[in-house]
Amino acid sequence: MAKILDGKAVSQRVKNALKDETEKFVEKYGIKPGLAVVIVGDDPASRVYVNSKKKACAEIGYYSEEHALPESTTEGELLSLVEKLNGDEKIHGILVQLPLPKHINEEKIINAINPKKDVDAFHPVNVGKIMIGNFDFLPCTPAGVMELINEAGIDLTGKNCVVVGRSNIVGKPQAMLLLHKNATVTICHSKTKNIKEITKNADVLVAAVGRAQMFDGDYIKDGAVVIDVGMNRLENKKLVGDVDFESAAKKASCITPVPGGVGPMTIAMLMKNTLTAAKNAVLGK
Ligand SMILES: Nc1nc2c(c(=O)[nH]1)N[C@@H](CN(C=O)c1ccc(C(=O)N[C@@H](CCC(=O)O)C(=O)O)cc1)CN2
Repeated sequence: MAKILDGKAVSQRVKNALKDETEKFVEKYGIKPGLAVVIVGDDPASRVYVNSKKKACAEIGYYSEEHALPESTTEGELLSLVEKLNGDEKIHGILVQLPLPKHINEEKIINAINPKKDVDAFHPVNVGKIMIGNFDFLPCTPAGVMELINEAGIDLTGKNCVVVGRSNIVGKPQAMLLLHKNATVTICHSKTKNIKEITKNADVLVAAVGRAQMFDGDYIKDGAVVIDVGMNRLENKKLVGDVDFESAAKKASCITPVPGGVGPMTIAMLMKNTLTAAKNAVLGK
């Protein structure tokens, strides 16, 4: 049976370390790292994630603000709020919860966030920095995946890593971070032919397609590391990933569960980025 990569436990360790660092930061500079979380509309999943972010801020000792706006908010109104937060000294990190309602252009909103406060690392300036390998922030989910792999003591050098999914939030940056660790990386997507043939050769598989339990044991190489980024709610309300856990765990050497795998790491990495943003602000970086 595979070793379970416990995101809940690892994220708690990360948050504990951040709490200690934050105490020292507050003592030295007399200010708290500040995060503004913006949510538009009432998507129930987004509400859960925003609540988790606020809870983590309180746990670590950050200042946090929630800006909950109605579904009817216009793009202009949201841009004005982002502009206000860009100029607010108490706020070091700005996070606009995605997805946004259809009538708001996500790209426009992301581009309006000051890159220094872009704790999601979605702004083109930060995306470019990640590409070069000289970055301030990493996007939270891919960074969380890397932390889990690192915690498990897995060396990625020369490993055949397959990322399934090519979103700007997960798939693309994930591939880049694996590449930075000297892995040989393949990205698969909806138009890829014979996905199974490709994943069956993966030493590390990162599944990020948003299709419930798509990857069963037939997709997995013996001894592979299987990372499940999927978050799918079944009709019976059960939360499952993109990986068929029971079946895949019989083949894998290490595997992340859903819930309790990558999800909690996403929040921990956001907290790490927020402290980085605050440190950079006090150092005038
Ligand atoms: N602005 C952003 N929007 C979104 C991001 C993001 O990184 N930035 N990522 C996702 C959602 N997300 C964070 O916002 C997120 C997803 C899942 C979890 C999590 O802890 N999941 C739990 C289960 C929670 C549940 O019961 O529903 C787990 O896996 O154990 C945290 C954050 C999209 N939007």
